[in-house]
Amino acid sequence: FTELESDQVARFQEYLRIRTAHPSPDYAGAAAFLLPYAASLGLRTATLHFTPCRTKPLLLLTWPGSDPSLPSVLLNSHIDSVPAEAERWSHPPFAAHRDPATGRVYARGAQDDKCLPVQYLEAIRGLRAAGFAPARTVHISLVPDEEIGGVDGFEKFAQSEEFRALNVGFMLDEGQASPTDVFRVFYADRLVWRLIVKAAGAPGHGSRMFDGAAVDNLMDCLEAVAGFREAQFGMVKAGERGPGEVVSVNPVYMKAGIPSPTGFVMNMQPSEAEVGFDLRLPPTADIEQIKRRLKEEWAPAHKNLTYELIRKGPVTDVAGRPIFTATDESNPWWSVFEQAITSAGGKLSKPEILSSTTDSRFVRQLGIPALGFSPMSNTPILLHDNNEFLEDKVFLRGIKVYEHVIRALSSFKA
Ligand SMILES: CSCC[C@H](NC=O)C(=O)O
Ligand SMILES: [Zn+2]
Ligand SMILES: [Zn+2]
Repeated sequence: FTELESDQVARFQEYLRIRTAHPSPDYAGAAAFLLPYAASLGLRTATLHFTPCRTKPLLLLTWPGSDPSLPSVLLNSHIDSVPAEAERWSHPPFAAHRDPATGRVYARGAQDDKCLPVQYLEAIRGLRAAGFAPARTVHISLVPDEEIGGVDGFEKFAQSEEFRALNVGFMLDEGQASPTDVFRVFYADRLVWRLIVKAAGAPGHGSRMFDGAAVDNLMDCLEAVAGFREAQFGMVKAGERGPGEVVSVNPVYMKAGIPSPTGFVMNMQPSEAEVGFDLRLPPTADIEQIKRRLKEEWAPAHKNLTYELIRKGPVTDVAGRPIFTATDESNPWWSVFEQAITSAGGKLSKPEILSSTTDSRFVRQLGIPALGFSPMSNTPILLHDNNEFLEDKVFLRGIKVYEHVIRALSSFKA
């Protein structure tokens, strides 16, 4: 590695060592790292707050373009991470240990998505050093709370006067690692719903066999859902659909039983039981059809089942259309992006729907095009997993890719 490259990896490690994992992300620590870093590159910096407590800063870094009348380019990244079960990791999740044999940097957030701001900033360093000056203004947003739904983060930001004033024409946000040597790109996120099913039933002695116990009723629900899930998953396994192109419904918690000082009472059948599902739909899926299925097959009232279906985030854009970004001639940003990847010597996969959900949806909802992209090829998908890592060479290549991408997007004249 050159001295610059070693420094770049070191800066990545330094950011990873700041504990921005939930449930108590160190946003102040992240700001204390990122703001002076951006300022040292000559970027303008600002800190926005969308909560009265002011403990969830949203950082805005700006590289002014020569033609401020053109819509700007926004590069987004969330500051927060999901928690890590340290005991189950081979290296401590906040040490950002670099394995000298493989170059892997192990840390929570290495892929999701703390590589991004360092890559954005180092790409800007490279472009400045090459004497490049953008026509369009380039903004970087570093936002809190993506992992918990973005309510006090991008959701409020997207609705703010400050966001409107940025006049964003196009946004790049996080994507996902690619196990092959093509880069993946995402034009939509799935829609998130929470489904809670509650069963009521007759209580009784643990030894008695009878129909209509609460857990028995809940098991009918789980079985019906499992059948649907198998069918959807089957299409993914068969390669007929991508993981973002089906409906997923996964049980994430179950609640039942009568607590006792040592655990649960073992010889009583409870009169209530509950299960929560994470439910995700492709942007064009028909929620009415799911609602019918829920009422008739998954949680029918005659089995003493009741349910709550809670929508998380928007389902249509401001024009009432499904939320996705076009990846054809109708979206000139798409071809600019695609060509930039080619000029960087990279190959792009067929655009996909992301199976999880990102802050991009709040921007697409406004009718502004946004793509999910994290330049991590030949990398196993480890977001939210144990031993999350990113190889130093892959990280450094990403900086070069962003140099091409930022150059192209910020020069693009419609
Ligand atoms: C309710 S929005 C949740 C957003 C979250 N994002 C990353 O994991 C997700 O579960 O996909
Ligand atoms: Zn993420
Ligand atoms: Zn995540």
